[in-house]
Amino acid sequence: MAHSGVHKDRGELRIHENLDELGTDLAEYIAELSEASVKERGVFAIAISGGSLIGLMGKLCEAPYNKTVDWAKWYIFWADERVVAKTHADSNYKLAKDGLLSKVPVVPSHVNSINDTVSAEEAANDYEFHVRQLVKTRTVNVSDISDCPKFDLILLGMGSDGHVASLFPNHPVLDEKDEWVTFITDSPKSPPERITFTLPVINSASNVVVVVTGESKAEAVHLAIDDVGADCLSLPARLIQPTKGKLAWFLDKLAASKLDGSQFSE
Ligand SMILES: O=C(O)[C@H](O)[C@@H](O)[C@H](O)[C@H](O)COP(=O)(O)O
Repeated sequence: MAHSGVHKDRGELRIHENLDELGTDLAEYIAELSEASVKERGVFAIAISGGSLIGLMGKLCEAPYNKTVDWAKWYIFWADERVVAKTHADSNYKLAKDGLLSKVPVVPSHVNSINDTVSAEEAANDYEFHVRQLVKTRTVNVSDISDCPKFDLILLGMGSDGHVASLFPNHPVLDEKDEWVTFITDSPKSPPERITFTLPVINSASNVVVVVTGESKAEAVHLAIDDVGADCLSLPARLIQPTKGKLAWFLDKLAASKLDGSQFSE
């Protein structure tokens, strides 16, 4: 790893020389969390997003992880999903299925995708209801300080505008406090209709990992992590602040190129 350290209040920073190195470290990190969670709770409840993240998780499908990870114990969720048919090129489910889930022995009934036959609003309500059922049975753990689900791991990407999941800058859903899953119909990134976990759910997770690569995101990484004053406090990525869980940033050198190195220790 090119550089790794702990930022004074923005979690762990893992900065990689290139995408290959990042992919190796990410696969190892996820495999370790899976093992710890299966040991402690018997299951691993993981939520993923769309975008380049899925490709960067690719090494999980290769040796040794394809054989060493306890795939049968994985319960897979989406931190956000585009409201399109599961067969559509824009579907985050399809992206994950083609790039990851079809290559490892996950249990099909543990793959918790959205209802793609209803409106965005109904899909969000259905998904929240579904997550609630799984919290009842503790397949998904529950937070000790609120009634929120406590996912073992939530994996996020970040856009160059600082959005995470489908939580976009200045959007009213950033203020959502009651719902676990909500919907938008005006996403600035296509397609417009999406469902998304809300901030209280993301911030209740045991582990949140944000994976960001490329120079076009360097400014947003700087605003999401460094002390840059009040202006950026409402940047969605900056609002990722797990209450009791652990936050880790997986960056490549280009995405990390505008970070103020003085604010974290090796
Ligand atoms: O459905 C989506 O659009 C995603 O979940 C979204 O939050 C994504 O993770 C970021 O936009 C980063 O995407 P890239 O890594 O492809 O830039």
